[in-house]
Amino acid sequence: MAALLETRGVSRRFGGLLAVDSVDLDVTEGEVHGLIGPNGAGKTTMLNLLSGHLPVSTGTILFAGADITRLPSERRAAAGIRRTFQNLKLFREMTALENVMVGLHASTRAEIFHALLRTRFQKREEADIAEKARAALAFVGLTALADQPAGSLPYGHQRLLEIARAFVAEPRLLLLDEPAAGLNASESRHLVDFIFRIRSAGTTIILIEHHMDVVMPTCDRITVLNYGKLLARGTPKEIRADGAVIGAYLGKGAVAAAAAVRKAEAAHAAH
Ligand SMILES: Nc1ncnc2c1ncn2[C@@H]1O[C@H](COP(=O)(O)OP(=O)(O)OP(=O)(O)O)[C@@H](O)[C@H]1O
Repeated sequence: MAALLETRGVSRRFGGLLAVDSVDLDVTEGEVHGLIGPNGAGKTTMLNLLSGHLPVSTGTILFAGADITRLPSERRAAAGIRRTFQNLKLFREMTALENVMVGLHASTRAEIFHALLRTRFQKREEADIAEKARAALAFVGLTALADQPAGSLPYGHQRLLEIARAFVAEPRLLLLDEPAAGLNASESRHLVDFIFRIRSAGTTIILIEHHMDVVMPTCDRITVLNYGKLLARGTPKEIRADGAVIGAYLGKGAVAAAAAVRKAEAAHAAH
């Protein structure tokens, strides 16, 4: 399969700190690609560079063969790159359904504002949008909560809602920033299943996550960052066995990660 996203020598400096240091990332179309590493390794900064929420200091980003390094985030969203945020960015007073509809209307704050104002016309289009949004809510199992204000939903449901909002536009590339943060064990299992289903729908995913029980079963390949630099890349099995990764990150969790990889292999075999 061809590379959908490539970065070449991408760096981001904050004053004296090189948060992302000359990283080459290759993400193949159709895969779930994990981006892991210790706290402060530069994962979220890298995601911000990919989505256009931060400009690179140096380097190049190619998406589907086109140079998107200087495109603003809304143009990248229009090109098929959608994301979620570590700290949820839902409209708390709007219903779950309305939040997902926003994902179809718009990708920028200005567009969202415009979208909120134009709800009294283009009724047919609105009906189509509502139907798609309902399908996305059903996809994450939130149909029963469609008319509840987003802010009133349990935290785990809010996380799923944010993913539904990013996914509803059928992006080519979905960037998930710590989607399992704050989820309980059963919600995490639901998330794993959901990631498999998004992948089956043809969407490529970059997944930042600390929970190895989510990363190991879902990822086809993993890139590991440490102090902003690329530390390792490979399949979950290779990453689990990589001495540098174990030393820098997996540490004591490596045993648990190994068990997760075995489960991953079984899950991949089943899909
Ligand atoms: N806007 C900013 N200004 C200054 N420094 C920043 C900024 N954003 C991130 N950093 C610094 O860049 C480094 C990388 O941060 P980043 O959030 O990308 O790491 P991370 O791997 O996502 O960490 P975590 O797993 O804790 O979310 C950290 O040292 C952080 O303090």
